[in-house]
Amino acid sequence: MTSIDVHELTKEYGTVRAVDGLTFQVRPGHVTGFLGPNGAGKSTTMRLVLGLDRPTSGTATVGGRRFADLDEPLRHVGALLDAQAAHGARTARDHLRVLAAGNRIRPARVDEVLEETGIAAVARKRIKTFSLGMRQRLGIAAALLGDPPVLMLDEPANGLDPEGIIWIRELTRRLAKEGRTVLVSSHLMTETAATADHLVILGRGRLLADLPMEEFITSRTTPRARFRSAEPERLREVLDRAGHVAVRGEDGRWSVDGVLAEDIGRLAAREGVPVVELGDDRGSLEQAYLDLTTSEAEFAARNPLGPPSPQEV
Ligand SMILES: Nc1ncnc2c1ncn2[C@@H]1O[C@H](COP(=O)(O)OP(=O)(O)OP(=O)(O)O)[C@@H](O)[C@H]1O
Repeated sequence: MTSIDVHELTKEYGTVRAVDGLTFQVRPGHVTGFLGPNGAGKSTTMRLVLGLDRPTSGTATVGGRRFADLDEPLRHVGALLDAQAAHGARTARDHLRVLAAGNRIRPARVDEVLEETGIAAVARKRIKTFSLGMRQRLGIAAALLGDPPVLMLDEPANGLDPEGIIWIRELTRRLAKEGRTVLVSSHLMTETAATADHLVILGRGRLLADLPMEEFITSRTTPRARFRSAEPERLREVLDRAGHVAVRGEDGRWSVDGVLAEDIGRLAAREGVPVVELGDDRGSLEQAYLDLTTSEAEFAARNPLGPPSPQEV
């Protein structure tokens, strides 16, 4: 099994510390969402893992080896970093054939990935005529070319139409289910929530969080339960006696903050109040993420020397 290991990684560009003592591991079998505000250091970290930049200190390895030491790297790591990077005068097919030849990948694989990414019909067109979405698909085709156990995708949904967004969501999930290591950066919270099951979150080059998605959401949002009842006033009173405030919504549903549906169900059953509908309103990744970044910004304002460690957030 191949993981990405980042250890005490620091990268300075002049006086800017883009990555600051970062340590985390990306494990196989999961889609790991890589989050953080603009300039947090996500792309720099990915570039360091891919050996496109040299760290100021620390290490970034794939399966325990530095990228530069990998033979035929596309067979180990597939990456989508900058979809604009492909040579515009080449056709999509030629672009992939050159990459395949340099990595001892059988030529027939080129047609497979063109099919898989939905650009087989334009394979013989020059890349400079491609839309942003088509370039993005070509970048993903290049990442898949070597059938690698590790994939790193920087904003893969960028420029994709709604169908394309569903496609990339299903593709990343499938790749993880196959046991691959999948790291996906994104600013789209609903997309990340629908795709990832683990999160690594950066803030100003530092690690703010590294934990399962569910744990992150439940730890940073307040639960809320909703119900409908044939006798809502009776249930409201029961809840009131238990210290919970039920509020009636316009649609006739009632909501109760800070409580789980199972707690309401238990109280209603004990008092014999009929409940027609009962469910939890899950907090969103967006709410949890904003809670984290807001508390981090407040901490930074109070302590201008630097952002908090993960324990302090
Ligand atoms: N080649 C470079 N030269 C100088 N500074 C750089 C370079 N690359 C990145 N930086 C700086 O490093 C910091 C981190 O940038 P990076 O692109 O890694 O962030 P990011 O989290 O990927 O942001 P975004 O979400 O906007 O893509 C920023 O302050 C950026 O200006």
